[in-house]
Amino acid sequence: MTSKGPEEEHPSVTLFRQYLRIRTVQPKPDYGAAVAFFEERARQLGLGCQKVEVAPGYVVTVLTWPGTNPALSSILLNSHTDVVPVFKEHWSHDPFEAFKDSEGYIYARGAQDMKCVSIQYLEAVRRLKVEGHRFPRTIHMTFVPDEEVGGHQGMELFVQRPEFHALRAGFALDEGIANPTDAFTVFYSERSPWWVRVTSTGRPGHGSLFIEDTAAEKLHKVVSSILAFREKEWQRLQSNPHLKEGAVTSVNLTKLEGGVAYNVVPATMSASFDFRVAPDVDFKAFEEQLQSWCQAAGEGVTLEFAQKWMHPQVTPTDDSNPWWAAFSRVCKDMNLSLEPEIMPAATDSRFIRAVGVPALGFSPLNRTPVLLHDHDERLHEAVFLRGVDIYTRLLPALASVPALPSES
Ligand SMILES: CSCC[C@H](NC=O)C(=O)O
Ligand SMILES: [Zn+2]
Ligand SMILES: [Zn+2]
Repeated sequence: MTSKGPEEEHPSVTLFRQYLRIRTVQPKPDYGAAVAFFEERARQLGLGCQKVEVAPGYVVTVLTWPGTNPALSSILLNSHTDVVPVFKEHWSHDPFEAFKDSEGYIYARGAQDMKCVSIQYLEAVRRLKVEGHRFPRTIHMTFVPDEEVGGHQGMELFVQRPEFHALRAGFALDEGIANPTDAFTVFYSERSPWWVRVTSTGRPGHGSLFIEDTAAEKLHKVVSSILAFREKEWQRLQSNPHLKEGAVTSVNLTKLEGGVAYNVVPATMSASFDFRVAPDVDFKAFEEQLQSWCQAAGEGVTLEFAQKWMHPQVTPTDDSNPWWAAFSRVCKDMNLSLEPEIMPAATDSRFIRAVGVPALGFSPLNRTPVLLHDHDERLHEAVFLRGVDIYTRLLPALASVPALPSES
């Protein structure tokens, strides 16, 4: 792939690079600059613009292109504006400069996750509008804060607001993940994050003695049980080529806390785990399993949840779902091969699906190494532009899906 010189750069690539330079980086994102950026886009494109402050300082910006039939539900194009932190010393270029190398790769935090998608939506809408199209269904683009830290001050609140219900979303697109092959990954469900802290209490004492019933021994038992479960799920994934990562339950031990001195046996120790529970798991039975591992370790071992998503939803990927039919038809017509999967991580799609709006997680990025949250996150401008072409085909199809039985 080759790139054009700076004088020939496609204006949407220039806009993408401008957006990448806005420092919406956690933990202190400049959300004000992002909101101003999208307000300006609305002005330039002649779109409606609404700002909904879901929590103090947390604004959802909604850009709207009205459809011709207001009786129909709308298409929601969602993207989050925040990005994850960087380890600057590991980057080849400043992650907030949006440097483009001689081959056309744009280096920046957010290049894949997911500032590309925001601008691809906007550019597709711009092109369709300029060409004079109108579609029956309204298209809303939502630009939301806080996704990277769980969406609790973003989409989780927004879906509960009257302004969200007023959008009357019938179907949503949100982020996916790049695919290194020629195919495109599309997510129809997500694993549920369960963040669990196990706290073990036991007898303290002098570090030189064989103290009985220590917090550490009991915590060790729980850790062993959970890591044995991890191994079992890993083997299940490894041994079945049809299973993708999102179809099994994963867990990682992510924190160990406790202790004050080498020679003091602590009375309390804790271990934190990041579970991602597959959508077909019996959640009640799984929670009982966690509890029983704690009980089996001895007295005084308890668990608490820092995150516990309980509403996994699956968006059907067959022709019973008219949105899927429209989406997959366009991909077929464009000769794009799709790999439908369950998202291993958690995105704002879970909040959208949980309020009954079917959603697909799709970032139109193929032939691209998966670099989200990684050093040297980058995207080739040609892949970015191809993604714009894809949305330019998808949006007319989605916004023209005929009235559903529930809409007539
Ligand atoms: C469970 S809230 C955290 C959400 C986060 N999303 C993107 O990386 C994730 O860790 O999946
Ligand atoms: Zn993301
Ligand atoms: Zn992310």
